[in-house]
Amino acid sequence: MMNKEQYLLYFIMGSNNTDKDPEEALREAVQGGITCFQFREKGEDAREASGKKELAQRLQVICREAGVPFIVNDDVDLALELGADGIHAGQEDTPLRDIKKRCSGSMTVGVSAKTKAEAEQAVQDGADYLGAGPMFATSTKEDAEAPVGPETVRMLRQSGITLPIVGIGGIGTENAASVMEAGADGVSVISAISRAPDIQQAAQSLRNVLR
Ligand SMILES: Nc1nc(C(F)(F)F)ncc1COP(=O)(O)OP(=O)(O)O
Ligand SMILES: [Mg+2]
Repeated sequence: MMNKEQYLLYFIMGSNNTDKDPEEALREAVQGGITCFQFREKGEDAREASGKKELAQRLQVICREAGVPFIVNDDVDLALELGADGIHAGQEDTPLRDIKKRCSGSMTVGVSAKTKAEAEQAVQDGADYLGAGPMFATSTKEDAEAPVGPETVRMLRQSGITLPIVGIGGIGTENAASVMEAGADGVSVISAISRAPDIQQAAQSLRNVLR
């Protein structure tokens, strides 16, 4: 199970989010101080089946060596097969109740939630953290909805949600602090790190604005 501090800089990446070798990109992000990693292999040119599993295994080793939690997006079967530290499910993915039936109590389960109703349902179903977004405009998630802004994090906190919340969507060094000030425990980032010329520096710069 994760502690709140581990949500601080929650890096998400798949092979199509970087022009680098994904293992090298993750090593550099770990060096730069990410505190959690989500393997999100989907969309254009995403690897599938054995290619996806083999890449996941190699990235999981990097996380394990660094003591960084390894979370799998969407794919419950893969998360269970790998013995991942957690799984993340959106509102359109496998319902949390079904995931919880298959996962051991030690597995962290995160849910995307941007309304009070979605958040309260997730809490009721036993979610360990919430991903709220998109905070800002994002070009990474092809089917992203309209940005909801950090005020959504504030609304969830004012609604009495005490679960760890990470903001996601279009976050970089220029707007990460606004997400934290709204009451998030961390920020989730893809391209601000994965597409940076110097990935380690990008992760470090984000850590510096988050402290
Ligand atoms: N993958 C995510 N990770 C987070 C986390 F909190 F972990 F940062 N929050 C939200 C999402 C978005 O999840 P979802 O709505 O299912 O879309 P997709 O599967 O395309 O990512
Ligand atoms: Mg999903």
